[in-house]
Amino acid sequence: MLDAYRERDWDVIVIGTGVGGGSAARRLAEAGLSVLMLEKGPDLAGTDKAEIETMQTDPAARLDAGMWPYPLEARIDGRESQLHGMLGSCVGGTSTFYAATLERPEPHDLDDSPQRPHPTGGWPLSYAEMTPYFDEAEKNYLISGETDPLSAVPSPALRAARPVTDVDAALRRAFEKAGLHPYQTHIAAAFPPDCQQCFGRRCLRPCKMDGRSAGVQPALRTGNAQLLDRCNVTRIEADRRVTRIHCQRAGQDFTLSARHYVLAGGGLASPSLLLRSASESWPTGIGNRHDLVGRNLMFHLSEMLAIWPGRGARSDAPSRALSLRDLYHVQGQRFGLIQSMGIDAGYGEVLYALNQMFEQSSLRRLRPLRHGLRLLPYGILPILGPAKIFVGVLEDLPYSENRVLCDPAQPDRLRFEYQLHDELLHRRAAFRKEMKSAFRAHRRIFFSQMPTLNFAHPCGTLRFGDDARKSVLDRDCRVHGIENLIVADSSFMPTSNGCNPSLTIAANAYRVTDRLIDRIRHTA
Ligand SMILES: Cc1cc2nc3c(=O)[nH]c(=O)nc-3n(C[C@H](O)[C@H](O)[C@H](O)COP(=O)(O)OP(=O)(O)OC[C@H]3O[C@@H](n4cnc5c(N)ncnc54)[C@H](O)[C@@H]3O)c2cc1C
Repeated sequence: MLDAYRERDWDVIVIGTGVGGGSAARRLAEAGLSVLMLEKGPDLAGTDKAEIETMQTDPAARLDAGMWPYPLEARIDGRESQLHGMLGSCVGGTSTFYAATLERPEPHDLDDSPQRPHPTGGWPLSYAEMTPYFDEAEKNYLISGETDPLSAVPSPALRAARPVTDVDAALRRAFEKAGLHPYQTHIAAAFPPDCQQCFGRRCLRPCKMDGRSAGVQPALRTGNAQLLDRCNVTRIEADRRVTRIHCQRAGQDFTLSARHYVLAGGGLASPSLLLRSASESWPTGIGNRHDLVGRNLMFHLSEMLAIWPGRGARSDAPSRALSLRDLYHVQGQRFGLIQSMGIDAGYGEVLYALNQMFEQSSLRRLRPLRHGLRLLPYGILPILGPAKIFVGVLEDLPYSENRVLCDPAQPDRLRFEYQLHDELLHRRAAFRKEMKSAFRAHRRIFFSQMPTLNFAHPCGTLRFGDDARKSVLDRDCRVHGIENLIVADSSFMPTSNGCNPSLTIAANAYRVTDRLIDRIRHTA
């Protein structure tokens, strides 16, 4: 069976089928190119697995369920940890389980200006150059919602916003009364009548738009693409060109080749694969002449705040309808957007938040008081009802020492080192202060006192740029020094932006595959 894949003369092989890989494959196949999509994990179509089982420890069972086979291994602020957080490994990648909130960044996320200086001097291309691709991603991912009232940037492809629940309508009115500017969150879903709101788990209906439904499936429908799941790419062989890739499937080792390659294994796995592909031509890993592969790893910081809707507006059902950008950029500080998470805070969540507050307070030595805390939610919840949980998405910035490492003896174990810099901690404190003040009209409680990194948003580890000494990829996301290898996942981002990453990943995948299609047509 593998012979059919080996013998065919592919135009492009795409490694990984998440938002990046799926979007790239779709674009290439729709342009008439022959595309082979390789995915380490299974195609979950036909199975009914919907929930994330992050505590599963058996590697084979994890992969069967669509998760990376091993927990992430990390050294964070010098402390070793194993993280069971979610990294998808299946057709659709992590987006299979994502919450489908696809928001546009702000112009200052990419552009440098005297009013809003960019921490890296700006991305190698402008917001205006990205705009047509944001529009197209909004269209292909069937995104509905409202334009942010604070934004001057139109979103022409946005579908009409959905009706909101009574409690969201009440919250919105209250936010507006407090001078804030809520708008309806941008969600990627078809919303059929039987929509189950599978935001944060796998969707079993033709509804949520992700790397599979908005990428792989349309690619396959062209008749120009094929998919090989459970196929792990173990090594890329390259000098000035990639000559072939080494794969493993069902215990069999084999090689595949194509004229061009798109790497889209995700912000942790893509740099890991390049590092593990060291050779005589690339002694420290592909693209790593300047020791940049895997560096500048970023996540976001999540600031979770439970907000009680207020008198007479009891939470009816969890929903993720509202976002706000009032604190995206405040007095020269880069923060990020705030959005509802689609989770209500009941007894357990409120108790957790109270315990966190207690541990940070001067009362923490009075242990008997801690037991009393257990009773507090019983007093609060019957009066106030459940709270709505909102999250502030705080931008992370690149630091060279935050990086993905690769142990060639255990290449499947994704490992990174991360240091929480003072700059980030100060910005976090300022963001929390602003959040507290913005929602002062409501009863509210922060969920966590300690900084919470969002390990589901890794990016920046193969940054793009014009200077080959300071970036791994050129502006078209081609690996500097290699003619036929581009990267189309979250690794390319030089900064993490103040919003969820997937719209940017999809838009950039379209952009870089357009450049690739141009090159292929030019040389044909
Ligand atoms: C619970 C949850 C909620 C989220 N909610 C949102 C949200 O609302 N909005 C948002 O924008 N983002 C959200 N995210 C984050 C978002 O899912 C990711 O940022 C995005 O999907 C990353 O896409 P990617 O293409 O870069 O990589 P991935 O989705 O990680 O895809 C990489 C794929 O490549 C495969 N692969 C890797 N290495 C190899 C190899 N060597 N050989 C073959 N295949 C390989 C992997 O198995 C995987 O399937 C969420 C994430 C989680 C976990």
